Amino acid sequence: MAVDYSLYLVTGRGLLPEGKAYNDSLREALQGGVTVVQVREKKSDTLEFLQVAQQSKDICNEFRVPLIINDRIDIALAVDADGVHLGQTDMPVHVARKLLHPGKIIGVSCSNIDHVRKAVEDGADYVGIGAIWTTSTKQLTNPILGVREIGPLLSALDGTSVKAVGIGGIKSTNLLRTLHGSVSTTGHRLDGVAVVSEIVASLDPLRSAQILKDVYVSWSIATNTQAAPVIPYTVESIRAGVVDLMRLIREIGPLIHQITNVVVTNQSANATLALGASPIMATAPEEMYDLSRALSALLINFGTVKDKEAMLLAGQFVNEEKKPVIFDPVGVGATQFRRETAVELLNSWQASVIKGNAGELAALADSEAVQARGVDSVGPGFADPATFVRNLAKKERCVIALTGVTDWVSDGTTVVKLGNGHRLLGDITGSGCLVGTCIAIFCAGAWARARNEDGRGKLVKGDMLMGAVGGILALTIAGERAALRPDVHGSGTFLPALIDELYNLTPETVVEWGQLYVVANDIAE
Ligand SMILES: Cc1ncc(COP(=O)(O)OP(=O)(O)O)c(N)n1
Ligand SMILES: Cc1nc(C(=O)O)sc1CCOP(=O)(O)O
Repeated sequence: MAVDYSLYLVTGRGLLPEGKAYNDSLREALQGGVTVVQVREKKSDTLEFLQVAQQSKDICNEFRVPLIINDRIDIALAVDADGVHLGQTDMPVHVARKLLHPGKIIGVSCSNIDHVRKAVEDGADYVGIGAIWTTSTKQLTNPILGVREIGPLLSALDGTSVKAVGIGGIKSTNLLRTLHGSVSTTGHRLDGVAVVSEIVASLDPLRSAQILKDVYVSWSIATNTQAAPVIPYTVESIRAGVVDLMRLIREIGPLIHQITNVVVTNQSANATLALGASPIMATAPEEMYDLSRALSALLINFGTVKDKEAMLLAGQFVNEEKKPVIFDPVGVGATQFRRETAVELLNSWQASVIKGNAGELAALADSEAVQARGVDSVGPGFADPATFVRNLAKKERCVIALTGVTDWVSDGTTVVKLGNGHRLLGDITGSGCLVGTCIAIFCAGAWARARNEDGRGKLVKGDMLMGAVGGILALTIAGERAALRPDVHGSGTFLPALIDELYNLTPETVVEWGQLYVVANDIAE
């Protein structure tokens, strides 16, 4: 039986709003687009479970939607359910398979890759992977996985016909993030999402189901690459795109919200003004919502790792707005605290661009290939930076900008190499942070260019690769030009000259000076 797992309702009668009858809630949820129902009765005795299962079966039959029973093979047999869902300590799959009639569905809960591999070996039809987010519906016995841990589990299903749904804390507010962030590096996606409270606890389950279904369907359509062939980037198309963004930024003066470190706050704000944008360096959690509605891009730079609450909230609100979130995990490899904070932030919101030096990005990728000392990268960098950025972009599901003597940008498909810059940029503090600011400004332009497009199914509007390339070119070209000035005698005079050169930078200069190469539009594995 071909099952549509896209919106999988797990029941929970204890969560029904006061006065809402179970049967009505279930029927409304099905009207709203639920595609599979699992009856989960953790507190009922057998007779009560049987009655609820029978009522549910009758209602599901009306909608031709499959009914699954949680844990209990006997109940599934008694009501001729379409299948069972088994936990890790429930009846083994091969025993359940013997007891059930042929063709029945067996689902298995999985919270790690070994569970998934075993479920495949045992012949499960689908796996329920969780918990992805925190949930108050169930006392969890395993740690919360987080969105970024789902991809590796999905990869274990490559080449099999076993389907996968995500479960745990899935809401309309985090569904798009869940779907986008869980795609594996091999492109394996969730086949659906299983929810309890978002539908069951709703006074209007029809509407709640509809909203979830709409997000799922929009995402499926927006990310169906076969539907719209992707036009490959060329040097010319990137140059034209960067020029367009630069003009737009000067025309509209986008607001760039920067939660950054104390070392660079002032120079970042000045660089923002110099490029024609408008800075706001706010850090109070209470103002993150309002700012997310007003800004055109958010930069989160955790150089002094403060303001975590603001960083968590700001990114989530900006994701909701489909605006760019630029993450600069300064010195992420330096301490355990920084590593944990980066994971927490990246699990809370989807970055549009992650920018870092080789040491920082190696730490983020758990790679030993490059070492770091504090906030600086040590040694010559990656042996194959193009493959590194492209793989990390696939893993983190965003654009990666690797900065250094040569800069590399990838969206997971295209890799762009950038050759501008000057050694004096390494002699002032925070030049890397300024790159982050410039990327945020150009991403704001990219968002503004696309803001009226239909963003349904997308986590961010606009071309973030173009934004990252534009930001790097602007700062590195300005750096080259500042270093050539007769009034620059060292790092002290270089910094104000750099701001001047950003201020005077023209699109024509960027075209003339930009050293830009499209290294690959898809590197083979
Ligand atoms: C779709 C789906 N995935 C996971 C679970 C959890 O099942 P289990 O581990 O058996 O825990 P209980 O639900 O029995 O508490 C599920 N029910 N459905
Ligand atoms: C039943 C269940 N199983 C989970 C797992 O992680 O295996 S989480 C969960 C409860 C999910 O409820 P809600 O959608 O309200 O967060």
